[in-house]
Amino acid sequence: MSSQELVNLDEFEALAKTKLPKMAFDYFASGSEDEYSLRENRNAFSRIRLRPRILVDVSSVDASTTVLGFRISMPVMVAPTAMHKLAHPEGEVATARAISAADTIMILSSSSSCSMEEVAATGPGVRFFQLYVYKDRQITTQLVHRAEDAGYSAIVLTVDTPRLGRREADLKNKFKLPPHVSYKNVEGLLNVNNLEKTSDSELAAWADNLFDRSLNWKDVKWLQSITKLPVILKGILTVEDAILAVQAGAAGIMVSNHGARQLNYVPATISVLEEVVKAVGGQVPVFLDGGIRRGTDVFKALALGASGVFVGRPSVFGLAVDGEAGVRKVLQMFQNELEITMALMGVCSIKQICRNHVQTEHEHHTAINSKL
Ligand SMILES: Cc1cc2nc3c(=O)[nH]c(=O)nc-3n(C[C@H](O)[C@H](O)[C@H](O)COP(=O)(O)O)c2cc1C
Ligand SMILES: CCCCC(=O)C(=O)O
Repeated sequence: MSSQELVNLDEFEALAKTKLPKMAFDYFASGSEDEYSLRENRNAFSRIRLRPRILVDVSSVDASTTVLGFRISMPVMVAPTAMHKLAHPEGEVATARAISAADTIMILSSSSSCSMEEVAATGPGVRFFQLYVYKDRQITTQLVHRAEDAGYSAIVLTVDTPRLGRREADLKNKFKLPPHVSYKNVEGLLNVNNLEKTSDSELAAWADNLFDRSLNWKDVKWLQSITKLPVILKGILTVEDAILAVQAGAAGIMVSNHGARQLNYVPATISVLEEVVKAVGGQVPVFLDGGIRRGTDVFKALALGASGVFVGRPSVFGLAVDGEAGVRKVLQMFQNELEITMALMGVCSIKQICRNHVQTEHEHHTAINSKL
């Protein structure tokens, strides 16, 4: 099958599976342990129903929106995912081109296989830099300053990864990077000669040895003290932490469970979104990632209060299937599905999407019980 024949994002995943070595596909696709949260990220979307309004003039539908002051074509942006050269030889450079052509925002992983400067050199585009804090704070500081110099517009601090979750597929495959793929942003900077073999997955051993497990709320202040860029916190799942994030001066919050690759048995992100949004009370934008595969998923997240969503695996699978063109097609698919959903829901602009457009499972049961 060629990528031209694909009609939905699940088919991209299926085709990517046929194209990639097992070790690479499993790394991209899998979640942690027995993957309860991975299934929930999708299943929870299917339990939310839509409440369309009819006889609205939808001859012109505009999905564009603004995120941190940047005008983008749609509220679908690309989450940071590591090691794109495992998917395609051009790696993040191809991904970046496709994302700027689609006029949306890319978050580059600090564990990318093309350097942040190579990605920036692909041309104009709004890009944020995702940060893992290394024990070596000097290197971490350098990364942040390099991101500023290269024109990145925000720092996205990942807060759910003091250690890597147990990804059993990677353990079984004895995950190892092939010789042509490396941690480009820190190549030659970190001392990686005597890494302790803490895991059968080299990726987990990398994180175990080098990531700073002592990372805590004080470090958010530290990060803000070394950069003028807005700092977004990625990986928040509770009201308690959302409130602390606002108090810490976060410029935005990403409700995320890391694509269900970290702690298993955390809830689906879409199921905690609304309580986080309520607690934050509009002080900063709240974004969501995890399991977004359809225009209807995007719509549901916006109706429950997200200012925008991010997709992780879909763009990687697009890249695996057809390089830059594959990522473009994935993003076009989101745009197209979202615009059709908006038209069928009776809304012409993102601002018109509201809470009454969705019914959660809880509301469905309450409605049934009230009739009994
Ligand atoms: C292959 C892969 C690599 C990832 N690498 C990173 C990373 O380097 N930094 C990070 O903060 N999150 C990383 N994530 C998590 C994503 O940013 C995002 O939270 C998740 O993929 C969203 O779920 P989705 O894949 O269902 O869209 C990664 C996810 C995947 C699937
Ligand atoms: C050490 C790189 C970690 C990448 C990552 O966050 C992931 O695979 O989920």
